[in-house]
Amino acid sequence: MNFLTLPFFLLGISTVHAFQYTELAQYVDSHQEEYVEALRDWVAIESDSSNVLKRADLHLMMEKVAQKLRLMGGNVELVDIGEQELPDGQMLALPKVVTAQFGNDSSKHTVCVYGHVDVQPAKKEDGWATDPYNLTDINGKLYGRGASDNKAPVLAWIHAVEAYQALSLELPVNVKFVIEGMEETGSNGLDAMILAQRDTFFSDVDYIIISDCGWLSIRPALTYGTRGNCYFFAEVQGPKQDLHSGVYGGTVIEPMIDLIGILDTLISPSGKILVPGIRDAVAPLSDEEWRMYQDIEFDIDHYKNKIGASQLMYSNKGSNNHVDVLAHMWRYPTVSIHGIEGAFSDPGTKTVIPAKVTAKFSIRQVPNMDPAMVKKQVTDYLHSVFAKRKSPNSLKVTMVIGAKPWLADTQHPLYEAGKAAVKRVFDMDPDLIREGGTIPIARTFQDVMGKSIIMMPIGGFDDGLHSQNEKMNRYNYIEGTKLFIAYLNEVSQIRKTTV
Ligand SMILES: CC(C)C[C@H](N)C(=O)NCC(=O)O
Repeated sequence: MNFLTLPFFLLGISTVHAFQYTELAQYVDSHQEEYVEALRDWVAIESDSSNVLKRADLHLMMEKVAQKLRLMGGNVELVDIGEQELPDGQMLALPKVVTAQFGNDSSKHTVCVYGHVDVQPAKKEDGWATDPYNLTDINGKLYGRGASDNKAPVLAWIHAVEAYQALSLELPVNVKFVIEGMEETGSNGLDAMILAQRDTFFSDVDYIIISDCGWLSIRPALTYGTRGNCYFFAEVQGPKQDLHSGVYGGTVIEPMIDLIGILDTLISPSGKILVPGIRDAVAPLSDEEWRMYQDIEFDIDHYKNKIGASQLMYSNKGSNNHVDVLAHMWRYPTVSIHGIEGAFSDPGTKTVIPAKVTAKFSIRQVPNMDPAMVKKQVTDYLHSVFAKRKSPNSLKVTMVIGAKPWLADTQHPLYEAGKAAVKRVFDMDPDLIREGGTIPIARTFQDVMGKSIIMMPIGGFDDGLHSQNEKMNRYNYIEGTKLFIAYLNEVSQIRKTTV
């Protein structure tokens, strides 16, 4: 079906080329096996950015991305972003950032698609039903680490551009890519790279598009906010070596007991953050926000079933009970305790007193929290709580990630264009949602570079990011590719003066 969309007329554009959506969508349908194979190829690379032993795989992953974009005729660079310092002082090369450009027509808008191809750790023994690095299609669900976060969405964007090329159709906008390999560990080195290229690669970029998140339900969504994240290490050091708990237990003051004691003062069982000052900075939920949340269809029982939880922290009785749940998912800070390095965690019954233990915990950030302030509040508080224990052990608190929250204006034409693209592909209106997770670079694009951003997820609500059995639905992957094709066309209709 060739037709011009309604928003196109509303926006007052006078000359256009007909948008050959039907041909493009058919092309996508007929190439879906190739797309799945491309995803299989990428998932097979264990590009875990948190594991220094996997750094060679991560370098290989970035090369693969660059190679794919080069084969499509893009102007591709692998940008060296330097090294990272490891906790033991060693230096390790960061994965290069891939930049690419398709089209250079100054009469068109230029969009820049940001994505990442690093993944969280995954082992079959963690409870995966399949090998996490061997993409496995079970009933249209493509299981594999990084399938949804964020390899399939990055590929879908690449395939969207490729489809225009394959049909010899002119891209309606210039498309740039910036693909990194450190997102899962705080986007180390990316801020500096972006700033360094502000007047070169990014100078003509009008809009940033990010597809590194998921829908809330089976309804497609556009995302207008993410939480930030402050990630802490709290290290308690005691005796000079691990000790036998039978021989020494009762005489030494155990680092693990100190650590658990201070961790227990971070948050109450009912979810109240106990660090003084943290909650004071949180912007109150406005009536407008309340109404937006109320309008979203969200089935709490379904949500509970999906994650296998019998009860949630917040679920009031009544017809608006989902508002509280959404607000605490997107709009309020929370503390999560992720693990303790140095603790015995293997199966079995080792009777050890660990000499040094390091807790990893994070606090999700929302407007108007400031990571620098949170760092001080948490560090001062934990030291004061620790001091009251009168322990001879030592405590060191370090903040290793300090990512700010991000919030967009849903009235921006980027969102109108997004709604039109969703309507075309899915024949329904999208949910306007926020995201509880963090995309560290979003604020840099917005505040430092002055770019408008839209987040356009294609992942399913139950994809299991960071978890066992992460998957991407074939449906989302393929229809998502069509969505991106349609979106490029919609963005081309935005008046050139709008930023
Ligand atoms: C759902 C998130 C925004 C996805 C993102 N790739 C991510 O996992 N970020 C790190 C985080 O801890 O939120």
